[in-house]
Amino acid sequence: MGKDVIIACDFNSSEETLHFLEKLGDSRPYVKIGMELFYAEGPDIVKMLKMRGHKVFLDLKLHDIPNTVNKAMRVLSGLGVDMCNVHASGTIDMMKAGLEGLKADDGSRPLLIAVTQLTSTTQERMQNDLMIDEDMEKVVAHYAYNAKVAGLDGVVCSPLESPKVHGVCGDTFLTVTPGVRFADDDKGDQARVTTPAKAKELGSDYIVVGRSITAADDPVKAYERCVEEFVDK
Ligand SMILES: O=C(O)c1cc(=O)[nH]c(=O)n1[C@@H]1O[C@H](COP(=O)(O)O)[C@@H](O)[C@H]1O
Repeated sequence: MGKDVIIACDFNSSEETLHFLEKLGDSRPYVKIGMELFYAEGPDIVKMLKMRGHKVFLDLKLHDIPNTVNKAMRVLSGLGVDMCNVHASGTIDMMKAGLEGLKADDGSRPLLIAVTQLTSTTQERMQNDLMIDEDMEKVVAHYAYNAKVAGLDGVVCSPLESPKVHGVCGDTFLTVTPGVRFADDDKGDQARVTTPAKAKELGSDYIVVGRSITAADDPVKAYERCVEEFVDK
C-alpha cells in the first residue's frame, strides 16, 4: 500500500473546510474528519467530501462496551468512509465487535485502526494519570498486537513507534501516524513528534497532519512539503 499524507480538517463548519480545501485547487488529498467537524456538521460533511472525490478517514475514536461500538459502527459503515477508528484500550472484544459492525452484507468494509496511546501523552503522564508503568513503546506495541489479534488493519501511533509496531505486527499492519511537525514548527499539545521525512524513514504508512498545514502561512506549500518529504516518488 502506498504512503499518503492525510490532512486533519479540524474545522468547525463545512464552509471553513471547503474554504481551506479550495486553496488546494484540483488536488483531492486524503482528509480526516474529526470530532469537531463531525459533531458540527454530521454525516453530510462525509457525503460532501466523498462526492468531491476525497478519501475520508472518519476519526471518532469509539470507546464503549462491545455492543454499543458494534451498533455505532453499523451506522458509520453506511457513510462510505475509507478508514475509521476505535481506542485499543477498549479491549480486544470491543475491537472485534466494531470490526463486525463495519462489514457490509457483501463483506466489504472500510479500514479499521485502533488508537494506541494518544500522541499528546508523555511517558510521565501515562504513568501518573493512567497508572501504566511500562515503557511507552512497549505499551504501544502491546495495544497494536491486541488490535492485530482482533483482526484490525493497523493502529494510530507516533511515527517514532512505527518500527516497533511493524516489528511486532508485521510490515503490512498499518501505522497511521499523527504527531507530525516540521522541524521549525510549534509542537502545541503534541508530545511524541517528528518530521514527515523522519516518519518516512521510520516506515510510517500514513502521516496525519493538521496544524502544520492548516495553520501555515501558506497551507498549499506546507501540504506539498509534506508530500515531498513523505510520499515515494
Ligand atoms: O486518531 C487521531 O487521528 C489522533 C490520534 C493521536 O494519538 N493523536 C492525534 O493527534 N490524532 C489526531 O491527529 C490530528 C493531529 O493534528 P495536529 O496536531 O494539528 O497535526 C488531530 O486531529 C488529532 O485528533
